[in-house]
Amino acid sequence: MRKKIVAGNWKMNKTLDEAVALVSEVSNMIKDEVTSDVQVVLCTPSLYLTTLKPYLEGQTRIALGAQNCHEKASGAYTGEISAPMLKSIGISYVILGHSERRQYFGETNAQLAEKVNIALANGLTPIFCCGESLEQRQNEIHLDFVRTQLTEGLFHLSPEQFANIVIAYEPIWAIGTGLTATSDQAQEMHEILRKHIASHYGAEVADNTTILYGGSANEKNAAELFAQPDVDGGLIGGASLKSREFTTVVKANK
Ligand SMILES: O=C[C@H](O)COP(=O)(O)O
Repeated sequence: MRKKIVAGNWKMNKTLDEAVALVSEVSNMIKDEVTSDVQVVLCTPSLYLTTLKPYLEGQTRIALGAQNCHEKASGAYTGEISAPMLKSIGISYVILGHSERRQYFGETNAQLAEKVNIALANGLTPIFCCGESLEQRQNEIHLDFVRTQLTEGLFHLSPEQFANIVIAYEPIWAIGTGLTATSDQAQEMHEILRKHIASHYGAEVADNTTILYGGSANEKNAAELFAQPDVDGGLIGGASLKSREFTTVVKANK
């Protein structure tokens, strides 16, 4: 049985006081209201991870994650954060290949393959993002484009390594735009990705791979998206910045 996950990607938002308040509120709400075995991951700005950790003490359902890491273990890379650093502060997840990183920081599939390697070598679970632009969808090349992102970013891994990967499908045209993929569009792509994984790793690995949907998912549409057979949860941006809305999204992943 694959894991159900709802991850919040806070992106570059919140001051420290706001971050502490949000984590505390989410932690209390999840403790009181969530009975299912859904795994919650809060990908806050890396700067706050160490401070936030004690606020989740004893909270088994919520893990902390980073939003990126560098592909090298250490060295002269001013401003960067490495996988060993994240490991050293007890972080379990890292988002890799978010479309904003690909777009604004020029991250390539080859570079992401290296980031995936170093994340896994340090015991981090990568949340590997993929997704097409509106133009690619309109030109009907979106299926091939997203399949290639997986092939080039992940398919060098052994089946044992791949078992530690979480995929997040995020159509770029749906991110922060209020334009959500319909549940049918999400299901179509998730099913295609699962088949693509099966073609390389076999049906058992594919069946056990958690595939999240991201892109304007919120308290109104989450239940329908998560009800799709190949949608195992969400990577939530804007709606993860408000405790009540985020908890409602988490509760929708039954
Ligand atoms: O990582 C999260 C996604 O980019 C989705 O962001 P959004 O929910 O604000 O559209």
